[in-house]
Amino acid sequence: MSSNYAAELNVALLAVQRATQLTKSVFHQNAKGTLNKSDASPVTIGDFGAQALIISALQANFPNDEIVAEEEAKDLRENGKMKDLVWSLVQDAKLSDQGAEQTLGGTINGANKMLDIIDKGDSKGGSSGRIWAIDPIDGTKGFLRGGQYAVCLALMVDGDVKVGVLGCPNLPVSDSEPLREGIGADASDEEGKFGVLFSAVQGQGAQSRPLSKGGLAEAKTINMAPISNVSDATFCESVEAGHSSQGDAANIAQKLGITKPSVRMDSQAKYASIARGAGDLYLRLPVRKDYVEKIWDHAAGDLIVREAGGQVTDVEGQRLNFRLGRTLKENKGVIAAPKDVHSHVIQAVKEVLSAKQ
Ligand SMILES: Nc1ncnc2c1ncn2[C@@H]1O[C@H](COP(=O)(O)OS(=O)(=O)O)[C@@H](OP(=O)(O)O)[C@H]1O
Ligand SMILES: [Mg+2]
Ligand SMILES: [Mg+2]
Ligand SMILES: [Mg+2]
Repeated sequence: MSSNYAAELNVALLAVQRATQLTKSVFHQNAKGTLNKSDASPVTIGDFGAQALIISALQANFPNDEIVAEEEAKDLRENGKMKDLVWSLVQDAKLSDQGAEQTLGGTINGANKMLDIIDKGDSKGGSSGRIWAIDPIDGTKGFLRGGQYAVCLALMVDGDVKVGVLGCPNLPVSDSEPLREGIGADASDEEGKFGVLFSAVQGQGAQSRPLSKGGLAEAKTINMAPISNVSDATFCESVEAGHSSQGDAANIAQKLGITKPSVRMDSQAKYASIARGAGDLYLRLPVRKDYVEKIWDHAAGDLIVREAGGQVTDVEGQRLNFRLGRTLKENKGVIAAPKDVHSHVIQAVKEVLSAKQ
């Protein structure tokens, strides 16, 4: 049976759009209800709420699909006050378009049901069947800082990413705005200048549209910027030095003759930015040997960049392998670049990383 994934794309777009309503309301709130997880990374009421909303929409439409999501409800089960905060956010997050809300399956039936829904994202992942990957807020540290963040959703079928959606509330609507770290915690989005919904379906190209509070806005096709000389490239990297080696990135840039300063940006907004031609390369260079990347941090961005004319691999030039469970355990780092220059970039990456050993 062939599928163009139109229904999956529509549900994914609307689910992410609705979840960004919730994350934006937390973003404009002073208290973000932050907890530290066992790995010392932060999670907020926004992460929990967005995950609940997205899973409930997927369950309403595709009840047999599996789900790999970043968060679990344990901390909320132990903290009634936080549970109530998340529940009230989830009840308030509604798209103004009735048809869209209907598509998403209506409201969740109570706060305890919401916790069970959050815990439905515990699939082990793998290489067979339909599996969704959710990062309810990618770049939580950026989200807390007023930087970039992304609500991320991807559908994998038999280990291949078929549909990818990224909601980026703090990216400018215009593709030609200069790349920047964020909009600042107190910035207003009233004029509709910020907020973009990116998507791709395998074999169908990549698109973007402004985020809306109701139904889906009109989409346009996006492409990576044509680049003839890699020395003219702008590259994106993580803000957190603990997530990607900024020293290695500087050495790779030097080897490639790149003189423009890198743009540091949190989250999969990096993949989205290069896919729309705002920036050219995304370098994520391992800092620690023992860190394994998570599939929800890359699945949507990987497809969107490849469908916009790019190539995405690890630092050794291997494609990201989403078939191995919740992590990318056979890959180290990420190098995303326009197809024509990708092998040239990998060459420089290999030279710099092997010189370190
Ligand atoms: N040590 C280490 N190395 C690499 N990656 C790590 C590491 N620790 C955490 N993470 C994951 O990084 C995700 C955020 O990546 P970013 O590119 O947004 O990093 S940064 O915020 O710009 O620094 C972040 O995703 P979120 O938790 O969804 O924010 C983590 O999954
Ligand atoms: Mg996290
Ligand atoms: Mg993440
Ligand atoms: Mg996250």
